Amino acid sequence: MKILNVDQIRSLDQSTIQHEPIAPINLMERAALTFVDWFVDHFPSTTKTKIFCGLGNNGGDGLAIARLLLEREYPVDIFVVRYAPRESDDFMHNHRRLKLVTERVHYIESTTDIPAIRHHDVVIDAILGSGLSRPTEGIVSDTIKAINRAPATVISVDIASGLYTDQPNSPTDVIIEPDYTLSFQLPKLAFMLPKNEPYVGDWQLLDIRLHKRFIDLAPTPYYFTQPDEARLLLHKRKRFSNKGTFGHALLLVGSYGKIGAAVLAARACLRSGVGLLTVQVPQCGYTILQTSVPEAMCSPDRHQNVLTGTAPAGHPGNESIDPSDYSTIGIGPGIGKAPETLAMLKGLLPTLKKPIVVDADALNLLAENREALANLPKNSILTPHPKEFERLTKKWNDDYEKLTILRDFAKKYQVVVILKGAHSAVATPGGDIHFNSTGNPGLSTGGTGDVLTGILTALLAQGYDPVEAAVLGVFSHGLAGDRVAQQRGPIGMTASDVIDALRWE
Ligand SMILES: NC(=O)C1=CN([C@@H]2O[C@H](COP(=O)(O)OP(=O)(O)OC[C@H]3O[C@@H](n4cnc5c(N)ncnc54)[C@H](OP(=O)(O)O)[C@@H]3O)[C@@H](O)[C@H]2O)[C@@H](O)CC1
Ligand SMILES: Nc1ncnc2c1ncn2[C@@H]1O[C@H](COP(=O)(O)OP(=O)(O)O)[C@@H](O)[C@H]1O
Ligand SMILES: [K+]
Repeated sequence: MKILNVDQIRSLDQSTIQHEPIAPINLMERAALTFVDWFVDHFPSTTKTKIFCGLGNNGGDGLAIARLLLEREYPVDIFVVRYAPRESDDFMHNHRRLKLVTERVHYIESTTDIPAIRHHDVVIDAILGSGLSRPTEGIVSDTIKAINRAPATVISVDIASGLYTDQPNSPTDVIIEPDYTLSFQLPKLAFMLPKNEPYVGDWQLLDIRLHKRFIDLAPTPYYFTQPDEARLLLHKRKRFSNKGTFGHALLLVGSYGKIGAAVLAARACLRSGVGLLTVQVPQCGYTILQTSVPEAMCSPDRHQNVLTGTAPAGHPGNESIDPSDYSTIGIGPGIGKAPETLAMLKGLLPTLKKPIVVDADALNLLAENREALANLPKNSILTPHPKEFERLTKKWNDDYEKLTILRDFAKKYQVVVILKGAHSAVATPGGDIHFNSTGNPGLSTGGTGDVLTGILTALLAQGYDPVEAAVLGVFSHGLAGDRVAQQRGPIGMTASDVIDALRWE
């Protein structure tokens, strides 16, 4: 699913009006009806509802919603925030219609007009929508502050009043803090960004049948992965396949005290369909790995406690890793930052001809030795969390600048970067960003990143295109986390639970 910018959203509105064709006021009515359908499903008709409307089309939506809720016998009071001398045409049309059916339209011109909002009230915020062009001030910001102070449930129409759709707000901006945002048709870029969490709440999309062809043709670097899109990426297995068909992966993982990371990555790799798996761990991890992941071959490192990429003397393996033996390599979970490990990483990268997966301390080593970044095989997948990404690049002032840094980095090094977190962002070498739609805060626990590395390594080994592997991998990882949360709640989820919940269908 595409994420469009505010100008494109405006043009999409116009394109729908022109091509469907549909009168603007009827499109507003459709949007309001869709909102009301959701509202009726979630709140009983006894709900005391206060609708705050601005003077643009977001306010027009609010007025239409008010009329439709009154028809359904909800006790509704309407408050129009009169901050400007001019209203939009569709606002005026809906204002006239509403005045025909109720006396309960109030006007807020000064703070004394702002009503008391009580605990059991539900507030619908239709003050400002995607037409926001400057920070809120005066009576608009006073009303927003009063709503935010109130103990009521708050639902924003389309987007919280005061929140920009696709540009940074300043920390001093006054913005509605809703419990829910019900947004029309497509997600807004603002919803994907961590700093905006208080201004988005639980967000959902309302399908108001905007012009599909316009959306299909609209250029954008931003996408939001839908379940059907992820499912299409899955490779089907042929009846006459064998384990050689699904690749041989090598994981370079673990160090003394962190063999658990190796075990998690290995188990996730096997649960994600790899044909054969070899795991190289320091000797201290050999018995642990062979016992807990018997399906994997284990190649002990020459070193007792840290990875050096060489086998012990007399061991029937190679003296050092031969990348051509493997379909891909996953490196990083639990490896630490010993000088011997850095030497291995620096020596290994220039010998690689195929994309690999790079995570955790392998990323931290690269951050401390940035000249080595140039040796990453093209289309490799890097999986930093925000702190690791900051070490690799630089500090950002806001989430939008972070997206720019992310896209520039992926393009410069021609790699796929998964910036992990809620709505993990997959940046492609071409400069696009795919935001993930699955996952929950239960995943914020040690080891879930190691699981992701195992998944991605398995997908690359099976021949998935790296961008597709990244998009599908983060989607399936998050979905597994959602399954666990559904079964036993998000608190206390473990990385092992996530592995057990992985499904590839
Ligand atoms: N997209 C779609 O397909 C559909 C969209 N629909 C709905 O339309 C909404 C967008 O409507 P909209 O363009 O009228 O914008 P909205 O925010 O209501 O008001 C803009 C007005 O406010 C003013 N203004 C701006 N900032 C301000 C501030 N800080 N403080 C005070 N005033 C401020 C601004 O002034 P200006 O910038 O022109 O000076 C302008 O006059 C959208 O969110 C959705 O709800 C649905 O009905 C149907 C399908
Ligand atoms: N709040 C959240 N919502 C969705 N996914 C999350 C959230 N917090 C963490 N995750 C996911 O969990 C994983 C954590 O990875 P990471 O930080 O590397 O953990 P570790 O290093 O302990 O394995 C990432 O895939 C991330 O996207
Ligand atoms: K709003």
